[in-house]
Amino acid sequence: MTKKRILLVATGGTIASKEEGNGLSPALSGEELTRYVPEVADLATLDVKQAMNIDSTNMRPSDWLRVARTIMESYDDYDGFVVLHGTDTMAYTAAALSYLIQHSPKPIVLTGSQRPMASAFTDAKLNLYQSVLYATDDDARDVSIAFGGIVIAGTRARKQRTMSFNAFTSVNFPPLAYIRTDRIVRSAPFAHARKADGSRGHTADRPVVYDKLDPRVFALKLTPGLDSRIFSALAPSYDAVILETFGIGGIPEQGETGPCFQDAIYSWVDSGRIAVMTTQVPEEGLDLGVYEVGRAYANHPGILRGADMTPEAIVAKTMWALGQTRDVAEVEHLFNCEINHDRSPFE
Ligand SMILES: NC(=O)C[C@H](N)C(=O)O
Repeated sequence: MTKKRILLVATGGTIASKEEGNGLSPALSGEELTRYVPEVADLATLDVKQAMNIDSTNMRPSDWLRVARTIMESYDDYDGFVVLHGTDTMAYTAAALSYLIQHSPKPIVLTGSQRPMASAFTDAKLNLYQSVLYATDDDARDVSIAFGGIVIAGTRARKQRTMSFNAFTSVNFPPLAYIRTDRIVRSAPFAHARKADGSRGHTADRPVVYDKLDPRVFALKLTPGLDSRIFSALAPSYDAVILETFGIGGIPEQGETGPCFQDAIYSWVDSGRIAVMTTQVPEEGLDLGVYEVGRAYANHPGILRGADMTPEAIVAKTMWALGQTRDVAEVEHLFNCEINHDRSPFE
């Protein structure tokens, strides 16, 4: 049987890093990284492209577009893609790629490591090997993260641990698969996410691709006493605020000073901007209808509900939706579509 063709897109991260006197920083190229794991040659025919070589702390939305373009330029020439990436912002990039390259019949798998490839106790070798393995799997598709033996939908990952090898968890959604050494164990035969028109599945042989993002999105975490005039301070620089509310969706009436939050938030959205409500609680998501301190925001134009999406997915999806249109109703429609398993349909 002929081997599948996989394109490795290297972007840097700890996996590529070396200590050269100033702290770890990316130094190895993607080509060099593959030489540490010659076993991948048994799995696939591999080509490498170096999109950038940076700590993922320095990744910006323009870099997400660059990674997406690198994949799409070669889409027809390969059966799957593995993106080597720093772990710190991998969940953002995986979410962004999920919105930029939708309904991909070919898998786009992100991985990286907690320890550098050249370190004696690295997790990089197995992560690289298992990501290539997953990218060659006939049932793999869309954007995912394969890391520490689990495969997570690209919109559902969160970096949960700063040091341990099981750095990522799948938030509010089961992992797509586990990988035991070289065996893929699917946790369930997933029905694939709905398209914007409500239909299911991957009937097309090409994905639906987007090439624009609006980076003017601010994530604001409520803290007790926060001054609601923060909204007018943000207005000149931002088109959307993602508000991390308390609990299942609590927004205080008043800060220690300043006008009431409802006035501040209503005038934010009534000026054509977007507010997305989410929760600062890590699991189970938002329901604005439950408490009096949330209900006033449940059905106001321009106020979107993040449901059980991750904060990373909400940031990327808001940038993507605002990149496509400035019409508030259309932004709302795009935001509410389920894409790559990003939100549960219970709202
Ligand atoms: N483990 C890592 O890759 C962390 C690194 N600072 C990065 O995100 O690029």
